[in-house]
Amino acid sequence: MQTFDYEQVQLIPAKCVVNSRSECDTTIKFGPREFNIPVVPANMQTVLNEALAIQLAENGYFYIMHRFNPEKRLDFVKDMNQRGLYASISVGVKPEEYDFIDELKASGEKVEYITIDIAHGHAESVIQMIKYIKEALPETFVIAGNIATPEAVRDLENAGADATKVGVGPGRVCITKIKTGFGTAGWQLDAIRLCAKAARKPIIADGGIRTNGDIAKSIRFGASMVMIGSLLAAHEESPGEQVDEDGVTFKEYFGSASEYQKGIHKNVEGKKMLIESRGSVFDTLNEMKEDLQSSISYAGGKDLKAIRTVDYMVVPSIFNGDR
Ligand SMILES: NC(=O)C1=CN([C@@H]2O[C@H](COP(=O)(O)OP(=O)(O)OC[C@H]3O[C@@H](n4cnc5c(N)ncnc54)[C@H](OP(=O)(O)O)[C@@H]3O)[C@@H](O)[C@H]2O)C=CC1
Ligand SMILES: Nc1nc2c(ncn2[C@@H]2O[C@H](COP(=O)(O)O)[C@@H](O)[C@H]2O)c(=O)[nH]1
Repeated sequence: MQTFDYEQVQLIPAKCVVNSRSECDTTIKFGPREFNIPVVPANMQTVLNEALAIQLAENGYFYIMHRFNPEKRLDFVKDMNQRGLYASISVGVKPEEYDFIDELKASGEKVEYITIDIAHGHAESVIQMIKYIKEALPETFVIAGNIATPEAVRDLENAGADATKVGVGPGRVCITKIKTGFGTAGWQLDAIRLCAKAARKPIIADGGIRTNGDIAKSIRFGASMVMIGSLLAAHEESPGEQVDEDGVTFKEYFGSASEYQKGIHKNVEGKKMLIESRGSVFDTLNEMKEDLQSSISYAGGKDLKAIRTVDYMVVPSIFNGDR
C-alpha cells in the first residue's frame, strides 16, 4: 500500500495575492472560541501546567490541561472561571472519572472543552464517556481520542463527540509502535487525510510534528487543529524538570504512558528524553504563527482556508540530503 508522512510531502506554491505575510490571517475557530493559531500544546505533564494554561488562555491560544493531577482539576476550572478565562480539561474513562463529571455538574462551573484522552480511543469506554458528558454537560465541547481510522471517527462522532483527535503512536516519546506493532507512525499525515475525509466535525492532528511546515501540511490534509508535544516542551515555562549536563541545560520530556508518568513499570508505551532548553514558549508560538503566515502566502491566499486546496507532491524525502 502506497502511503506517506510529513517528510514525504511538499506543498506546491500558488500565485501570491498579498504584499506582506503580515496580511495573512492564521486564526481558527475551534468549538465556541477563536484562537491565534491552529496549534495546541500536548496535554502532557512535561508540556503544560496550570500556570502556562493561564498564560495561553490570556494570550488567545488554545490549551488542554492534562489529567495527571486529577484532584486539582475542579479547583483549576474554578480558578479559570474566576479569572474570566475559558476552562479546558482532560478526563480518562475509569469509574472515578464519572464521579468527577458528576462533581463538575454539581459545581455549576463552566467547562468549555473536555478532552477524553486515552491511548486506544476507538473503544466502547470512550463512546460511553462521550454520551455521559454530553448528557451531564450539554454545553461542553467534547474532543475524543486518540484514534487512527475513518471508522473510529464515525463511531466517536456518532456517539456525540464534537471533535476527534487522530494519532496513535507517531509521538516523539512514543514506543507504542515498537512495543505493539500498531499505530500511525510513518503514515500519520496519510491517516489525517483518511480520517478527515470521513469526518463531519473538526479533527486534531496529534503527534509527529517535527518542523513548523508540518503544521501547514496537517491543515492541507484536513486537520483543524494540531497538537504538539516535543516542539513545545523544554521552554522556560515548561514544567519538565531541568537537568544540567556539561554546562548545557536540558529539560525532561516524557510520555504519558511512560513509567515516569505512571510511577510503575506496567503497560509502558512511552519513554523519556532530554531536550535542550530554549527560550519562551511564546516566542516559539509566535514563530509558528509567522511561518504559517508564510505558508498561507505560498498557498496563494489570505487565510488558512487557502492551504486546504493546494496541490502537493509526494517525494522520497523533503530533506534532499541537507541534514
Ligand atoms: N497517542 C498515542 O499514541 C498514545 C497516547 N498515550 C497517552 O498515555 C496516557 C495514558 O493512556 P491510557 O493508558 O489509555 O490511560 P489509562 O491508563 O487511563 O487507561 C484508560 C483505560 O483504558 C484501558 N486501556 C488502555 N490501553 C488499552 C488498550 N490498548 N486496550 C484496551 N484497554 C486499554 C486501561 O486499562 P488497562 O490499563 O488495565 O489496560 C484503562 O481502563 C494518555 O494520556 C494517552 O493519551 C498512550 C499510548 C499511546
Ligand atoms: N504512544 C505514546 N504516545 C504518547 C505518550 N505520551 C504522549 N503521547 C502522544 O504524543 C503526542 C505528542 O507527540 P510529539 O511528536 O509532538 O512529541 C501527544 O500529544 C500524545 O498523543 C506515550 O507515553 N506513548
